[in-house]
Formats: sequence, structure tokens, C-alpha cells
Amino acid sequence: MKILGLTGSIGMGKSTVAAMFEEAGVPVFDADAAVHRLQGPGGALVGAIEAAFPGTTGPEGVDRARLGAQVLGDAAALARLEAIVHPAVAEMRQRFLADHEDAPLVVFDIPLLFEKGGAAGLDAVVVVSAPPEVQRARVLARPGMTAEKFERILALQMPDAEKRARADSIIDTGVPHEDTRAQVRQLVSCFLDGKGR
Ligand SMILES: CC(C)(COP(=O)(O)OP(=O)(O)OC[C@H]1O[C@@H](n2cnc3c(N)ncnc32)[C@H](O)[C@@H]1O)[C@@H](O)C(=O)NCCC(=O)NCCS
Ligand SMILES: Nc1ncnc2c1ncn2[C@@H]1O[C@H](COP(=O)(O)OP(=O)(O)OP(=O)(O)O)[C@@H](O)[C@H]1O
Repeated sequence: MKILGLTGSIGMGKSTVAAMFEEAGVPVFDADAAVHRLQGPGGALVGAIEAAFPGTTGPEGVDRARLGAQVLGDAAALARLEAIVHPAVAEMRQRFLADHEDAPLVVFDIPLLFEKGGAAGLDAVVVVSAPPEVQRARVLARPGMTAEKFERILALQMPDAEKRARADSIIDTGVPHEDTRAQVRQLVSCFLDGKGR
């Protein structure tokens, strides 16, 4: 089995491209969705997060806005949260691999792959990318987003140029959907033919 890591900065089209891999028959592990489940109502991490960050959970599980306000500007607090979250995500990833042991190719969709050193064990890393003005327009069009919030999130992420430089493959999302889909299909057949790394 080959494992592709899929990553990219905010608004670059990672979720859209992940769906295109699924359409092409490639199982996708969505790290963000795994975190949401673990933190959601009845989620396995709610108790541990309440113990470490009192007042940040309730009947709906973790209140991410509250938890985010406590940890996103505080490196030590974020590290404590990651120590709770990351091992649980790793376990879900192992379960995903076991569930798809016969698949020739799978994708790990990992938003902070480079930032958090998630490249170990991957056969290749695919970065989704679009011109900065396209990224900005997409993100600012989202409800509740402001220019200030966008800048703050960008500052937490590795610059797109650096991600591109480290990528094994780049998928361009600054083009019509059909063109991006064709790039995904080509990458999949390349890896299935064994010509990919
Ligand atoms: C802090 C939390 C509660 C904030 O949730 P919320 O829904 O409000 O925001 P969201 O998840 O969209 O994150 C907003 C931005 O914060 C940054 N961010 C989030 N987690 C991290 C992190 N561990 N390190 C650095 N930046 C981070 C990202 O750049 C992201 O774009 C949530 O992100 C969380 O539980 N993070 C810890 C788990 C984690 O490491 N997840 C990321 C990889 S699996
Ligand atoms: N060729 C393309 N490929 C991918 N997305 C495109 C393309 N053209 C336009 N878009 C649009 O750009 C947006 C990208 O959003 P998407 O949620 O996929 O990004 P993301 O990188 O997962 O975002 P985030 O990291 O902020 O969650 C979507 O609205 C999508 O329709």
C-alpha cells in the first residue's frame, strides 16, 4: 500500500481535492474530522480536555471557540492540548489503515502536516495550492471571516511557497474544477502504476 499525505494552507482547496480522491476510489483519512469526532458529543477526549482546560466542554462536547481562545495564542497550552489530541488521532489513523489494508493507495488529509511533522511514514506529500489572491478571496467570502482573522491564521501556518518547495507533487486549484480533477486522476494512476515514489 502507498500512502499519500495531502495538505495545503487555509482556503487552498484541500477538502475539495480530498473529495476528488474519494471520487477516484481512493480512501481518505480526514484528520480534522477525526479531531471533531473525538471532541464532539460523547467524544473520547471530552473528559481529558475538561480536566486540562476546565470550562471548555459541555453537553455538546468541546466548545472549540472557547478552547481555541485559551490555546491558540499560548504555545504551552497548545502543546498540552496536542499531547491529548495527537495520540488519539494516531490511533484512529491506525484503525483506518487496518480497515483498508487491501487498498493499493490511501490518502491522509492532514491540515498541519508540515507544521506538526506528520510526514513520517508517507510515500509522498501532495500540496494543494492556488495564487494568494485566489486564496484570500475564497477565505474572505466565508461567513464570519475577517481580514484580521485570516491574517492571524496565515501567520500560524507555514507559507505556501515553503509548502510547495517541500512537496513531492503540487495540485493547482487556481483553475477550473475539471482541470484540478484531471490532475488528481493523473496522480492516482501514476501511483497505482508504481511510477510514483
Ligand atoms: C484549538 C482548536 C480547539 C480550535 O478549533 P476551531 O474550530 O476554533 O479552529 P480550527 O480548528 O479551524 O483552527 C483554526 C486555525 O488554528 C490553527 N491551529 C489549530 N490547531 C493548531 C495546532 N495544533 N498548531 C498550530 N496551529 C493550529 C490552524 O492554523 C487553523 O487554521 C482546534 O483547532 C484543536 O483542537 N486543535 C488541536 C488539535 C490539532 O492539533 N489539530 C490539528 C491537526 S490534527
Ligand atoms: N479548481 C479548484 N479546486 C478546488 N477548489 C476550488 C477550485 N476552484 C474553485 N474552488 C473553490 O475553492 C474553495 C476551496 O475550499 P475548500 O474547503 O476545499 O478549501 P480547504 O483548503 O479545505 O480549506 P480550509 O483549509 O480552510 O478548510 C471551494 O469553495 C471550491 O469550490
